[in-house]
Amino acid sequence: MGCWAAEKRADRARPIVLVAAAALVDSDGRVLLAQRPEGKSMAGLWEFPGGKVEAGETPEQALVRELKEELGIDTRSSCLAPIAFASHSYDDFHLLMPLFACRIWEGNVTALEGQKFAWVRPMRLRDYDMPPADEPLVALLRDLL
Ligand SMILES: Nc1nc2c([nH]c(=O)n2[C@H]2C[C@H](O)[C@@H](COP(=O)(O)OP(=O)(O)OP(=O)(O)O)O2)c(=O)[nH]1
Repeated sequence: MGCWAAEKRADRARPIVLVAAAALVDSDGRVLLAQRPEGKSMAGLWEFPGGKVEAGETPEQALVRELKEELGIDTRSSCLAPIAFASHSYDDFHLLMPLFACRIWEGNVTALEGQKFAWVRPMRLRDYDMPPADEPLVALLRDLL
């Protein structure tokens, strides 16, 4: 659907949900994707680690917290470089998702919430089914990373 036609669907009021997400990049230039577990919305799709920004948090603080909770790694706001964002209307909310590149962290990536992980070369991101909001980010990452 073209952008003009999509406008008609998008003008319904929906809450904006702010989610901070990370493109963790390892020393080989691969990006971490996590598979959304059964029982969650969009189960089985591959996403960038992250989560909702809570009241009083900056997106960077939320991401530092989420990366610790989900992956068991430590990083810092100053190690998060904003590179892109997604702005996408789902049926019941509008997702606004800044995406930060992160190349420096401490600790080993661990599936603390039972997720599956994949380290993916930017050129291969298309091989993974991702949430619709993420699709425009995939093309950007191939150029940016
Ligand atoms: N972390 C992350 N979330 C994403 C991506 N793409 C995308 O549409 N989302 C959506 C899925 C969720 O609706 C929301 C993230 O919320 P969350 O991680 O804090 O909570 P959740 O998985 O429990 O989501 P939900 O069940 O409440 O929908 O953003 C992505 O690449 N990374």
